Amino acid sequence: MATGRNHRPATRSRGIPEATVARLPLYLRALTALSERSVPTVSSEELAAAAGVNSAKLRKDFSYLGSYGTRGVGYDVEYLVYQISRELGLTQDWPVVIVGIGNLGAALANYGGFASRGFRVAALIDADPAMAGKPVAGIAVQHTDELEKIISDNGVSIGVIATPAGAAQQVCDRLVAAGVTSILNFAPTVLSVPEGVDVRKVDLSIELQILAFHEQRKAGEESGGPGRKGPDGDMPAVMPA
Ligand SMILES: NC(=O)c1ccc[n+]([C@@H]2O[C@H](COP(=O)([O-])OP(=O)(O)OC[C@H]3O[C@@H](n4cnc5c(N)ncnc54)[C@H](O)[C@@H]3O)[C@@H](O)[C@H]2O)c1
Repeated sequence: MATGRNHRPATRSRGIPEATVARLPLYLRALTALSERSVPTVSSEELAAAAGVNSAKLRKDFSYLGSYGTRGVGYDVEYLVYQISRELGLTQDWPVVIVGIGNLGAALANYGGFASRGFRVAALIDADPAMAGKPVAGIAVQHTDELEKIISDNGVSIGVIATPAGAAQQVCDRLVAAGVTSILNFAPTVLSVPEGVDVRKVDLSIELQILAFHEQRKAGEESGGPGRKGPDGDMPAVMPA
């Protein structure tokens, strides 16, 4: 199966770089917090600090949205929330299915943050016949036999995979064949998808491994040494921040 997504250009068709797209949710989260506190305007420095981003980068990112703020006043919080939400496609409702309703799938189903951001959990799907009909987060789990019908009946374009790694590719293939074009993969495996299908993967253990690397380096700096050496005596490979 082709893996065309690996060769995608780093720029979206509308000219917004992928790196900017990846920061838009950070700005939106900070802006939503300001909006909830009824803060009307925010400077680029304040917003950059709240989002954990460099302020020059923020101004450059917002220039892609055509948003330049007002000198001495800053950015209009409500308008920026609207603008970023629109750019991210969040002004419409996105039905989402979660496949694999074990520990993780059930936790995801119970997470209220999806619905409040416009991602409605349309269905929960599992291969275990004993789970069929059982309510999780108020939704009855459906068997994988129903997968194609569920996708088509609900117009689902985003699927979340929370199955064991060994089942993930097969689940992915079925989701894609049924019409899903975006996949959030929690299973620790690399998925192959055809051109036009986007995959994002979440792996908390990789994040922890990166933190472990930095911890190890900090420990090395504190002791005045160069950090713990690898098993063969070489320095560990330097990973990008
Ligand atoms: N990305 C992360 O940070 C992260 C964190 C925790 C777990 N995980 C991964 O998430 C996955 C689920 O973990 P868990 O602890 O919830 O496991 P679990 O065993 O509790 O749940 C897995 C569920 O998937 C179902 N399933 C198995 N094959 C299926 C198929 N072909 N179609 C549909 N459903 C199927 C099982 O019936 C079960 O209910 C694992 O791959 C695990 O490694 C990832």
